Amino acid sequence: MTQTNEPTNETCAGNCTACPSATKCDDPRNTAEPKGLPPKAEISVKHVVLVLSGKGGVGKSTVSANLAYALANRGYATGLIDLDIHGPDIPKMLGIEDARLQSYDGKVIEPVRVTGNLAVVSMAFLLPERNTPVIWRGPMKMTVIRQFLEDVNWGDLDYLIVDLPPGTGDEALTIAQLAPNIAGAVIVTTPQDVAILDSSKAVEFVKKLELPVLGIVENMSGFVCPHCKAEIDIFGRGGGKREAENLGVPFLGSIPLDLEMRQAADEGRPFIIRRTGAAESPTWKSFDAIMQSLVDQIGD
Ligand SMILES: Nc1ncnc2c1ncn2[C@@H]1O[C@H](COP(=O)(O)OP(=O)(O)OP(=O)(O)O)[C@@H](O)[C@H]1O
Repeated sequence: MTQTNEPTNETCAGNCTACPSATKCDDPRNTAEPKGLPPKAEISVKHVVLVLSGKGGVGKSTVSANLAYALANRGYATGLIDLDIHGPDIPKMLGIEDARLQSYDGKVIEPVRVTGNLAVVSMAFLLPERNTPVIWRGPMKMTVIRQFLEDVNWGDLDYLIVDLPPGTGDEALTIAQLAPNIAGAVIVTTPQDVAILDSSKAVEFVKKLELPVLGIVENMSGFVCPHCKAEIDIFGRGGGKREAENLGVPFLGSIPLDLEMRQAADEGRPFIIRRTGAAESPTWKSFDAIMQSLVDQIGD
């Protein structure tokens, strides 16, 4: 079959620069440039950290909330965006689930302030009821993500932590396109094989977007029975570290499965808050070490 340079569509006038379909058209005469990426959002932030996972329920929101709290406690001006639009859990974990976003002039949105240094936005603050489902397609998500970045009165942030829904969908792609100064992504996994497999997809996704992988966190890694003190590897142990080595990305540390951690989240208090005896808790120590290694890696 001979290749022709004629337009493939009979109605085509051959004027590619004026044609709305030019970026999708594979007519050989098409000279239009592919559509550019959307412009970066205007927000004053030094370091954006994305927290993602391949699989649900592995502790992303727990890591995001505690990471943000720990950074704020260290004196950094910190923002936390809960981008789990369909299942926003951050407000519950931080004890601010009854808060609502406010605007005094109808343009600028005031985030919810947890401490002087920590401001939060979440889809949950916009829902009429806690159990109202959000039924949105990609473009609507893109609009709200841009608003969460640009229209919120964040001030000048040192760190912005973004808690993403599980997987590599619209939210992750959009924030990667819109957010400036992305320091990289933290991948949270649990040690069992299915979670590790999914987390390796998340690592590849981040690499494809040409963003740094700050490291893998292995959560729910081993369990110490509070009664007999025996160590039980409910979900296994060490899978996250091995995967980090295989993929050539940093391993940030492991966090045990800990009853106190689940209780803290259910009661709306960040686990990382220093409390009496906290420094003796192996879970607290591992969490604190992970936070410190991230700060060391990213810097001020
Ligand atoms: N190390 C841990 N020990 C005990 N409980 C934990 C630990 N990490 C997380 N949890 C609990 O597990 C549940 C799921 O955690 P979390 O909501 O952070 O996961 P997620 O990955 O954000 O979930 P989703 O996929 O729904 O967004 C929560 O109830 C949380 O308190």
